[in-house]
Amino acid sequence: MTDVSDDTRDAGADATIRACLSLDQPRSFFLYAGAGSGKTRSLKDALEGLDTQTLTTLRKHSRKIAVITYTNAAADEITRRVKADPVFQVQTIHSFAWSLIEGRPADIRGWLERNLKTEIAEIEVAQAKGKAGTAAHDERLKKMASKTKRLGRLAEIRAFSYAPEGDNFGRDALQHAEVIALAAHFLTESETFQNIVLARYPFILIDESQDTMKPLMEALLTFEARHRGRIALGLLGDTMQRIYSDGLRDLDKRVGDFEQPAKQMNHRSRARIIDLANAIRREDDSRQQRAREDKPGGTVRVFLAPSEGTDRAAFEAYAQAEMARITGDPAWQDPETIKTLTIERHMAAARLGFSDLFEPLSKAGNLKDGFRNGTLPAMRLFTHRILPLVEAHMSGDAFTAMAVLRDGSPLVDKRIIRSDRGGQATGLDQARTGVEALMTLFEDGRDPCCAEVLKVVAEHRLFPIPGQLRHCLPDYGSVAQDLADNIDELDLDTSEAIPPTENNFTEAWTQALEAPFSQVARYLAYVEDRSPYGTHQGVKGLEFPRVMVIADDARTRFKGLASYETLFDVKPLSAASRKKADQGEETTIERTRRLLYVTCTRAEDSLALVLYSESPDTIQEFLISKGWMAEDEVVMVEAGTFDQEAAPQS
Ligand SMILES: Nc1ncnc2c1ncn2[C@@H]1O[C@H](COP(=O)(O)OP(=O)(O)OP(=O)(O)O)[C@@H](O)[C@H]1O
Repeated sequence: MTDVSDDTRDAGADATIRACLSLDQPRSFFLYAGAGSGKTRSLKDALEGLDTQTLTTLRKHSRKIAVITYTNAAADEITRRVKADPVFQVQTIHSFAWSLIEGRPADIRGWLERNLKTEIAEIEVAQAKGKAGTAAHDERLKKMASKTKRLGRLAEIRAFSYAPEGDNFGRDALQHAEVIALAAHFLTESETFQNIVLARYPFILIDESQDTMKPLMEALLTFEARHRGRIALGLLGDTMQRIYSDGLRDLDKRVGDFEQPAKQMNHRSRARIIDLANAIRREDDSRQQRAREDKPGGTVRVFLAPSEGTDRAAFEAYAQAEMARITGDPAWQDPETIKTLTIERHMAAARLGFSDLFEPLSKAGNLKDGFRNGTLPAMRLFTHRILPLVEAHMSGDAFTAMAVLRDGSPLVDKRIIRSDRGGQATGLDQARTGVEALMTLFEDGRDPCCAEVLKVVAEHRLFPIPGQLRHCLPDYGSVAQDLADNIDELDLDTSEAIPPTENNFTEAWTQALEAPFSQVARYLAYVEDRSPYGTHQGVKGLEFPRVMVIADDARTRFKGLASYETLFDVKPLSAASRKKADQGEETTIERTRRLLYVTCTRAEDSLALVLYSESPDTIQEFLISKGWMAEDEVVMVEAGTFDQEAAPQS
């Protein structure tokens, strides 16, 4: 008998996956295993391990292996692993759905027409029942008008547009949910479409499948069942890590006919963290994991404080100092080497100090997605043009400053110079004067507000001003027009097809522009994931040596997201939730428990849970009686120690 080691204990699962990925006899599988069990690693290994003959056959017939990841970062990582071989089509679910439907404008138009008509009819019914004069009534009127307008314009659209990331504006743009619904519709309803997909992809592999949008997952399961034996649908996932309500709740029960390789190891975390994860999970599906022998020990601590009156910054600094002392790991004192997880981004924004920028923009309807993921064009003027220019100047790096201008300023754009709107010297001189004016704002260590910065950039035409910001510049007038003419001519237009009547955008921007410019750099570090902060939801699939999870219901705005107070018995489930639970629907308790499982299992060596509660005693009692924590793992501080008034001003 061969020796079984931690490295090879789950090797059978990988062998099963390899066998499923056969062109002659493709078989679907569901690798359902806990956190850190190496699901993503199995996926990469399976792709790398495909034999040459399979790959040659695929290339010969222009077939591809679809690999769907949850984030772009994960897609990039897998692409790197497979050396960007085009036989692997690695992308997020939205890009994948779009790649399926993109070339079918007539079908899209037909679907949209039917869908819009249905939606309008539904609103009409609701309108007939509702009372006139209410906000809901007015809202419905607006919706009906906009849908009717869109319906009327459908015939004019030759090609639909869609950006899988960020905001989709403009009359030909499709929304995220529409792209998912369209792909799902064609996959189940159109035989031609199904045959195209079968011809193109012998294998469709989906990582983090527990969070794949329900309609598309349902459609893929139906499609797979109809064509079983002709395609392998490979799902990797963990229902305990489903963090969005979009995912198919009972995915594990829907794949009875699939191969179901199992894994028992957790390769990521030290034993104590796995024990906690097992305890949390025991309340759910009772799947348990085993630690690696070479990863014993590990530290877990809970820090409890009253939600009322506690100075968060002081208490969290204390928790970090305690963690450094307990673990003997000084890195706990360095904010850069800890990953702090908050449930909502505004909490991270407050801790990182860019709330003035964050608050107005993250609320503004269609702006918020682009702002939150860093793709909002108007914000990119600050993050990708002005900030690098200012930073380069401050550090005396003339070369980089020039490169930033060459990259984005029409004043030094060769094409403008060629278009005879001024000689090279003039453009460069103008740019120099503009940059000087810009830099005077920062003299003597001043931190100007973004509005001041924008004004100088616009006056000196340093960079094109995106449409949304033009409305915040009352004097922009002729200068803007002149510049916009140039830009349009050069196909550099940065407007986002937003009608000037979008007052709420202008209002949001006007407020945000009051933020000090220094907040732009903090915002950028956050969206580029260079900051020590992340959200519970954003750290899927990732791992960090030291993790600090912050649970702060009192400061959570979207109450439907999670409730630690309910999970820990401080607050009872509402009557409505109990009723839902009786009908088999999931409760806040389950949702919060899953989030806690995901966050705790990101930690490799040590984990601090910082909990703010109306009743810290109740939480302590819960944690100890359930066996989640030992008594000496719960740190309660004396009342008053971290009172907001008592704490020194930061
Ligand atoms: N067989 C193995 N031997 C050693 N290390 C492994 C093995 N499998 C996975 N790992 C390591 O364990 C960690 C977790 O692996 P991976 O991210 O693939 O797990 P996962 O199941 O996708 O995790 P999660 O569901 O929590 O996101 C990674 O650092 C990976 O390199």
